[in-house]
Amino acid sequence: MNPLKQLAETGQAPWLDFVQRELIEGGDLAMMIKRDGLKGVTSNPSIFEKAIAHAPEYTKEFERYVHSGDHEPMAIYEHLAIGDIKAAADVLLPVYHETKGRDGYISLEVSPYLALDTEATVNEARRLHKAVGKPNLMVKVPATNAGIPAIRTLIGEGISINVTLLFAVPVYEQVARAYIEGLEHFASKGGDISKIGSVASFFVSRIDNVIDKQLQDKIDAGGDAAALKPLLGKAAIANAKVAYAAYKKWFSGAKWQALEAKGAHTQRLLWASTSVKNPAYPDTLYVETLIGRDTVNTMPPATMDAFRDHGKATPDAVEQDLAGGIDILKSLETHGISLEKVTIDLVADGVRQFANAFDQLLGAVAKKRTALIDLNGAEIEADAALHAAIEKTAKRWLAEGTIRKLWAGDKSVWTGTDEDKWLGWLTIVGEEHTHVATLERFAKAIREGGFKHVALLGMGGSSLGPEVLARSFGHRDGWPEFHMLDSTDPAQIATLESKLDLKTTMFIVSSKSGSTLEPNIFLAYFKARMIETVGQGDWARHFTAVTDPGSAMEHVAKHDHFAHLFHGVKSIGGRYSVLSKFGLVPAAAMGIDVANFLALTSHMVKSCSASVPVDQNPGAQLGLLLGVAAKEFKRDKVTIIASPKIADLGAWLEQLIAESTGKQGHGLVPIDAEPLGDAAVYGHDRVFAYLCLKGDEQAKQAAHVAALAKAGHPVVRITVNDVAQIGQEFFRWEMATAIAGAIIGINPFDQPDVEASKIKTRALTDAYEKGGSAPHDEPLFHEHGVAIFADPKNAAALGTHTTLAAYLKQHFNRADAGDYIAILAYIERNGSHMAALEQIRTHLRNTRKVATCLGFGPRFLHSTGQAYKGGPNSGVFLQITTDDAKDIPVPGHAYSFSQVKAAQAEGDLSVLVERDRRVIRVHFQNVQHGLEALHKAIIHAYH
Ligand SMILES: O=P(O)(O)OC[C@H]1O[C@](O)(CO)[C@@H](O)[C@@H]1O
Ligand SMILES: O=C[C@H](O)[C@H](O)COP(=O)(O)O
Repeated sequence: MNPLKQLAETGQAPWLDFVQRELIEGGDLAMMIKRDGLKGVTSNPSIFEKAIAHAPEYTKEFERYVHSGDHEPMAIYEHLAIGDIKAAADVLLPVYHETKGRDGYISLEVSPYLALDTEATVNEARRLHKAVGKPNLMVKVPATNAGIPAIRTLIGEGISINVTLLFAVPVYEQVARAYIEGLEHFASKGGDISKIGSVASFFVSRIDNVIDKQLQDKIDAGGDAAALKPLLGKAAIANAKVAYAAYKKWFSGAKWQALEAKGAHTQRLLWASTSVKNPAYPDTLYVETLIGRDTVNTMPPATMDAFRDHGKATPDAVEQDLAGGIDILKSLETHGISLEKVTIDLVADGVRQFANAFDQLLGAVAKKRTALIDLNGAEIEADAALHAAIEKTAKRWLAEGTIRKLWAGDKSVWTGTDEDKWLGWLTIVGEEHTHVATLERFAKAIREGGFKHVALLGMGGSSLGPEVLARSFGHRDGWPEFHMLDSTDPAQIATLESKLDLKTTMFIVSSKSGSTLEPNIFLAYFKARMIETVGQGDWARHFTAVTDPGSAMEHVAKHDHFAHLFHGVKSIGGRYSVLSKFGLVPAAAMGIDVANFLALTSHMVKSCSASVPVDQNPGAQLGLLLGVAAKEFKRDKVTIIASPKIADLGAWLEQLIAESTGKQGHGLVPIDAEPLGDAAVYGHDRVFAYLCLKGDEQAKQAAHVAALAKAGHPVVRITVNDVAQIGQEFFRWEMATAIAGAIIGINPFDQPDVEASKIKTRALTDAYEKGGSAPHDEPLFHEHGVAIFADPKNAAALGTHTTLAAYLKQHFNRADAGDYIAILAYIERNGSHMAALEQIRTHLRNTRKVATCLGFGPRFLHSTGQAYKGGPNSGVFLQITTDDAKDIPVPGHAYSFSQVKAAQAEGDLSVLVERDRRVIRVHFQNVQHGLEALHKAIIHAYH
């Protein structure tokens, strides 16, 4: 007779420690029930890893499921695993019925990531129980300190449990108690306890594996071989014998009989880990020796085959020589081997092993998923040292589950301040999906309302994202033209106004806080202009507000009956807000298909999700590169090279990176729109990010990037498959920045140093309001309408010279390797000014061989300004101010736009000085002449 079948006569149920789709669908499982008397099946994360990651039969369903909607890897795994579990449960159901709920179970393990969290384990077990929805499911819960109370709770709710990772008899006793207490609880609520099944999975071979090694080490070290050798391969079985004796004690006596009378089943011991790990042992060792009444042995296929082939079913084998078993365990202690320590370590090790298997499984699922979806690609090229350092951090992050912690809102990922309150951006894409209809209605109203222009008034995070969308998607036929104002420069305001036909313009005033000075005074100005144009009764029809709930801007919009009012989400900071209404409202007004945009963006969100291990997680990969390169290799200048059609991403990235990381003397300095140069002009302080839109490739850029990589600079090449997938980059970089911030050790969600210059600016504008005037400083030097100003310390560092060129040379010579030069220009941001400053910047870069930045004030104050003031003190700054040819009054205030701009420049400068920055100011009487004179002087200084 088939020895497996004989097990039934001994009172032991053979279960199969294996699941795979083919086994179920191909009929083998049903056949084994018949042929072998198989009575149940167990699975674990390693088993599913082997199945889903490697077996071909999952491919079809995998593809079908991925194409049926956007699912993150955890959901895909669960879909496939639960599919198998349900199918196996159906095959086993007749056994369940025949044995009256004693056997016929299939087990599914809760996520090993939750093994140390009671509440999460309980919730997960409930969820799986419900998702599978079969009476013969056993949810596997580990016998960790956190798991045991979960077991009691779950049994108390009538959920069948397979207790896994059991190694120690004292722990088993706690488990048995938890089971009995759970039953009592369920019975006290009127539950039918006969419907509850439970097994306590005692792991066998793993114990011998560890103890044998310790014994062998002692033998090898010259220990008493005669006494030690006979103990090899004995510990696990001895331990199991003691456990079985404990089982008999727990499930007898009056207390138990009372439960039994209500139909309770004993919680049988299930021998798990029964494949021999040492090939020198008989392959049926952990089956033959452990046969006992009311037990289960779950065998992997090879062990089952071996037992079927040549196993001997000796009844009650496990009860033989209990005293001998106890002696073996005592002997081990005498020889200094602590079974207690071994079993404690094995639990921790078991959790880790299953977590590793889960990581591998989810990694494999993520990889397969990526191949099936439209996801922008990224490739990192770095030298061996940087690579190794990234790997090391990645391993630590994986082992500590840091990505999961990040998604769970654990602020200890960063500085433990209040980062948990600023994580709304993680889930906003899914949430906004549910608001698409509102956005579509808004788009319709804009289109059908006859609006030909949409002008966004806002700063930093409220404006840079919409600008990227407008420039990258381009003007869409039949939709309004998009404009944006983020400057107090009067010429800039006039230029914008000259492009608008106010009668057909919709203004979108965007401010999360609602209290930012600029959008408020832009609103004051254009409201007045609109009233002049369309009259008091009609002006508000031309205004839409996007602001956080409860802000002063919301109050204004409601009070003045703006045409539309949209809310941001308070837990999302400005620079992380582009995928919320702050980006989506302007996007809808421009005619962008918001639903499609969000759907494509969602691919990246899910690719960066908690269930995607670091090595497959695009946000983590980029974040680790940026963080590790800066922290360990002083490569803190993130140089952005973008193909022309998506070039504006650079300005958005600047704010995200600089404002998020540049603080407390640390951080990344973004370098955007710096003209390309030979590899020789770059120092060793850079990381290059090359973002290229498919079809927009430029041979020159590609060759340049290849040369940089060849020269040993770290390069990340990102391919944006289609402009509609630009949202994927928003999310990838948000995640990467948050992760880089964690590595650098700062809070990536605050901007402590922006406020400092706002306070100074406010003091100056308040002085104007009270009828005061600007403070008057004496220049150090002036020449041809260009004057130089510096505070005493910077002035002393410059010395005295006779030409503008000499002053500038002295100043810029202060920039050494690893430093950067930033030009901060409070002038109109237009093509000719940008070109002029670009030439100056390039010349400085080529001659000083340092990274260069260019910011227009006050725009950069809400962006890179944070890093300049709060980041590393490696900047050498040139502030540019100018007399404005024409000024514009701010309605309702005593000051003008020009005065506001001057106050902003002054406030900025004094904070830079306060922070001991190397900074001077040049002031132009006339901007055009001034730029020319500056250019000449720089050329002269460095020829
Ligand atoms: O949307 P708000 O509140 O007007 O803020 C605009 C910008 O100002 C800042 O708060 C910095 O000044 C940025 O973080 C933000 O994007
Ligand atoms: O429930 C079954 C266990 O997860 C399995 O038997 C563990 O076996 P292993 O120690 O061979 O991994």
